[in-house]
Amino acid sequence: MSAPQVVVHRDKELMAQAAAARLITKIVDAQAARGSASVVLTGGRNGNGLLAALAEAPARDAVDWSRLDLWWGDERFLPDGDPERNETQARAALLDSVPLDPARVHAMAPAGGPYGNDADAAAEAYAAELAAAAGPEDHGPVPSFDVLLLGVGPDTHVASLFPELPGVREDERTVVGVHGAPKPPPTRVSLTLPAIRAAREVWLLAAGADKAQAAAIALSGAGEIQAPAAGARGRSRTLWLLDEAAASQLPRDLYPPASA
Ligand SMILES: O=C1O[C@H](COP(=O)(O)O)[C@@H](O)[C@H](O)[C@H]1O
Repeated sequence: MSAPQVVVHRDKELMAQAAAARLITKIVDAQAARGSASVVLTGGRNGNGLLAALAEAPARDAVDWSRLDLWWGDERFLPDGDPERNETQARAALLDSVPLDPARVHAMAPAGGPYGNDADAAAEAYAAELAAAAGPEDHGPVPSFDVLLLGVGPDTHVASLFPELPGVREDERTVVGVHGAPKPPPTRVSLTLPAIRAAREVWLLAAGADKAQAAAIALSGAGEIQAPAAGARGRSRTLWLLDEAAASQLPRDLYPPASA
């Protein structure tokens, strides 16, 4: 697992634009090297900000959208089309405006869908879909995602893995149903830390002063049960993309002060 690297941008708009530029390059490079690319999306303000910036970037046309697999790191277990679903928000921010192959857009099941209101069954089905997509080269039950995006909550949650709840302790299953989440809605579906750590690169996004304490805690040696963001690492790279407000409580030795 890789050690975290920190990049700080002036503000959340610049952070979203720079992250979108990075993501375009990463997808184009992966498609050139392996024929296709895979990205795991996050919900939340910063994840959707990145997608909206990507939708506006002229270089988005460099991506072959038909050769991109999209997965989700977590989903709010709500009915299909609910405005609070991460899928709904991602579609509005970007997915509806690019020529994706619908078969490669791997949304998590909604509440009231094929698994009714059973979030655990929806999680099991998503784990099976991931396992079916994994090849022998992945050496495990999930694909080696090129980039896995994560927003960081003010309480250090990532995906729907909240401090001290059972999901963050899971060390076997790749996807779990989450019950009693402290942030609404209480019922969710989430990748687990072992699934997150299968990614080649994990990028954690945090902007705003309300994320400053979370970033400082997660980057200062906290345990992953108390601070799930601390346990989110990529195999080759773990990249924290912050704005100055979110970086304001970090020890200065964690990033070069002049980074733009
Ligand atoms: O509910 C969620 O929140 C987190 C963080 O969201 P933010 O708005 O505080 O950035 C997000 O990463 C997660 O995907 C989502 O379900």
